[in-house]
Amino acid sequence: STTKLSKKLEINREQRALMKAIVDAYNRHQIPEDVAKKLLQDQYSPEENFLLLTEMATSQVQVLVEFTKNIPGFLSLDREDQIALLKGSAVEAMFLRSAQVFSRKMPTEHTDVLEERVRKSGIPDEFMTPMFNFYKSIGELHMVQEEQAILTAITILTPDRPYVKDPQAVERLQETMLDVLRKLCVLQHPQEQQYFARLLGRLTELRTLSHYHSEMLASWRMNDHKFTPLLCEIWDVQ
Ligand SMILES: C[C@]12CC[C@H]3[C@@H](CC=C4C=C(C(=O)O)CC[C@@]43C)[C@@H]1CC[C@@H]2C(=O)c1ccc(O)cc1
Repeated sequence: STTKLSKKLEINREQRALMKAIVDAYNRHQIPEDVAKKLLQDQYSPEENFLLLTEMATSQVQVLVEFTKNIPGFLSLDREDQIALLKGSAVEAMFLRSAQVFSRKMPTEHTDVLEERVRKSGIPDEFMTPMFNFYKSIGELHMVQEEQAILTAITILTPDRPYVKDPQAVERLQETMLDVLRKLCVLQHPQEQQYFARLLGRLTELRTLSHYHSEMLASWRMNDHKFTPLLCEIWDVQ
């Protein structure tokens, strides 16, 4: 009957509460103003750009940890699994974040300067192309904020990360998020039948990007670039 069908589709009360918790956390945790301001001031040499991006990456990891702690259910997971999920998803969450920043409808002065610095920070071209292709493919989706926040939570709650001891517990949390995202996509993009599938397809593209990322780190290291202790810890680099 239609009532059952519409019941199936509508976002119920607890899903709305879950969504609100995640979107609030997503909006609450941003890069500190002083770090973002440096983008406009400092020099433009590749070394300066790398240093600024390193500072932003370090700040982004802290933002990511705070956001993740606010995902309902995350803190009830096994402690070591919490660490394994953060380490396993940090790169993907960062690329998703940068894609959302670069694909904003109203690019701010920051966005243009940030792109400029990314393009001139010693990242080899063979990684630059897939990275900016990903940014473009995310931009074409015109995700709303709720979708961005929930997609980030889904990326973090990926059960098959290395060293996760209880993947079923992670899968249960991820499935709850996927269910909310699916309903949200139908509501926000009624004309596009496969919008939800296209969103999930981006997560696959994200995984290939994270392979490029370890090469990017290696090539920076080769040119004697230094990372911060937090980045070394989250990405297992010396
Ligand atoms: C991921 C990244 C560091 C973090 C940047 C991102 C580009 C845009 C961003 C926007 C942010 C915002 O507006 O909130 C937060 C920081 C991020 C997410 C960079 C692109 C390449 C760089 C990188 O991989 C990198 C890795 C290690 C380093 O030491 C330096 C750079």
